Amino acid sequence: MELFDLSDKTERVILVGVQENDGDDTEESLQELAELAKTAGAEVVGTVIQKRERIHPGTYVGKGKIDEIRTLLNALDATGIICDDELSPVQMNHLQQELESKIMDRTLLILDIFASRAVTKEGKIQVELAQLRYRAVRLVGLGSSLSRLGGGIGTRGPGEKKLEMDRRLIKERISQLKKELEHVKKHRELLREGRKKDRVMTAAIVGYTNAGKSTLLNTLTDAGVLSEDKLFATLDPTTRLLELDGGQRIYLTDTVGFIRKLPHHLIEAFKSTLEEAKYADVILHVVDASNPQVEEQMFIVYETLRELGVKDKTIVTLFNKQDRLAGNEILRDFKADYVLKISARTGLGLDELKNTLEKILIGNQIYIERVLDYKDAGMLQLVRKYGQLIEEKYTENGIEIKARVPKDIYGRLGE
Ligand SMILES: Nc1nc2c(ncn2[C@@H]2O[C@H](COP(=O)(O)OP(=O)(O)OP(=O)(O)O)[C@@H](O)[C@H]2O)c(=O)[nH]1
Ligand SMILES: [Mg+2]
Repeated sequence: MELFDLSDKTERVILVGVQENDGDDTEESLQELAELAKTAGAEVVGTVIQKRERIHPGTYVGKGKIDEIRTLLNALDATGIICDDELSPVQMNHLQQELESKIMDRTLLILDIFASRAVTKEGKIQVELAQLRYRAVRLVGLGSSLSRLGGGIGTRGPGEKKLEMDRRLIKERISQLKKELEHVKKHRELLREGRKKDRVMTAAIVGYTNAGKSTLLNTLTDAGVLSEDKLFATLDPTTRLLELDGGQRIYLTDTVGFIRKLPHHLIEAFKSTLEEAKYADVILHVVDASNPQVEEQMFIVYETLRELGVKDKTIVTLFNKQDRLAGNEILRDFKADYVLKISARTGLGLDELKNTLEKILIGNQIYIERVLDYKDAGMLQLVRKYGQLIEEKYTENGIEIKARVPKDIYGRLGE
């Protein structure tokens, strides 16, 4: 079985999906797969959907469909197919034998995009780990054939040089990467603890890929994060401090976007990145309200958050891209504590968002009116540092203050 070296050519791919029951989201999922393929640099020349009760365990699609795909591959001069679900090693092997063309799946495609996006050390380690784990499983069924895979989609990124490695080497590399990842994870934990010590709350900006998360962070804080009309523009979390007009402060963390059928290996490898939401106090859920699939996307975001163990957070849902909406679409989110309409691009609704954040922050603090002894000036420092001093008056009884303080600071102020 020969695999193609496509590094110099544009890949021309046929997308293949299985519709297991009427009215499911196969078509939308394939549209998204087309977006992913384009993002990875391939040209989509055809789409094939098979209706069958369930995915064929041995060949993904049935025998007749395979013949149809073979004919299409020739007729359209296509270089390979991309299946919309993660293929088992057996399915991949059989399809390769039957079609003698390049066989890819949704997971490989997403891994490939992640590989081309990874910039930081942490991002690169995580992608390589996910790629190697994906490959390690497949090497079992494929013998050496996969390791002869040429360029093109599915071979990019940190994993590229490693293709010649046998399973033992892959295993060694995986454990080495895991160790390195432990280090970065510790570093991330330290940063998080530092923020916690400052008693500044954190909001994680989460949402479906391309919803406008980075644009929001940029508009609010001039963060200068790359925002693009591409899937998975952001891989690495960026945190910026947002100072509100009333003097309150909150950290905002932009994170990697979610997508349907997010590969299991990626979730595993990106756990520490994805988990930023778990340690945040507030979730800012950015939704692309102009996307026809908006409700499905919101559902997937909540499913992913649940898988990551993110719960009991204050949720602010932001129906973004209002500037692109023609009518007055009614959008609801029963999971959210606050729902706002915004445009991260034009700034519409962002004042209201800031007010909402202020309200949440104030709700987490305790209002105090005290007279501090002059010898207790240290407490005043504490209030200044971690809370918000609204008023201070120097009288003969002491320093009269009005302030808002975080709960744990309140405990340290005594009676
Ligand atoms: N019209 C309009 N476009 C927007 C708005 N917000 C973001 N966009 C566009 O949507 C695209 C995606 O924006 P990003 O900020 O990169 O989205 P993201 O959620 O960070 O995406 P990933 O990092 O890829 O998950 C970009 O082309 C933005 O310019 C908005 O309010 N209105
Ligand atoms: Mg982004």
